[in-house]
Amino acid sequence: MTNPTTDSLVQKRCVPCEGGVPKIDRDSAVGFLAATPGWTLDDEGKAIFRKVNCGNFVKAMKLLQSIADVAEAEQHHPDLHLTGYRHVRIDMTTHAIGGLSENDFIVAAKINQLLGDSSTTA
Ligand SMILES: C[C@H](O)[C@H](O)[C@H]1CNC2=NC(N)=NC(=O)C2=N1
Repeated sequence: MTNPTTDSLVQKRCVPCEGGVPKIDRDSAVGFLAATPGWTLDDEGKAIFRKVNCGNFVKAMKLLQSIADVAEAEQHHPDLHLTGYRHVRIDMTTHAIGGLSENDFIVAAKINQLLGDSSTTA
């Protein structure tokens, strides 16, 4: 499979997932990560995450709400963590298959679009 581009991911929609979507293995995940800068593969290769220092609590809460809006629109949902009042960590995995699917990278690319270039990796 050809590696996706950021634009191709942003233009896609998540497919409803109750299982039965293809799992992305570690090697393919590395190709997908090139299209989602700022995201890191976890040690088990089953999730990707991004950390953002939002600067203050209000900005962090706004980011969480914007991410929630993207997730609801796509019906694919991240695990969201707010710690130290301004540090957001976003974890993407596809619970139905216990690993990564294209959906995770689609939502990651759309979150990157929200963040623009102004975000700071925490
Ligand atoms: C039908 C609907 O797409 C599924 O129930 C979705 C909802 N959001 C989801 N989000 C995530 N991260 N993993 C899932 O397996 C999942 N399943």
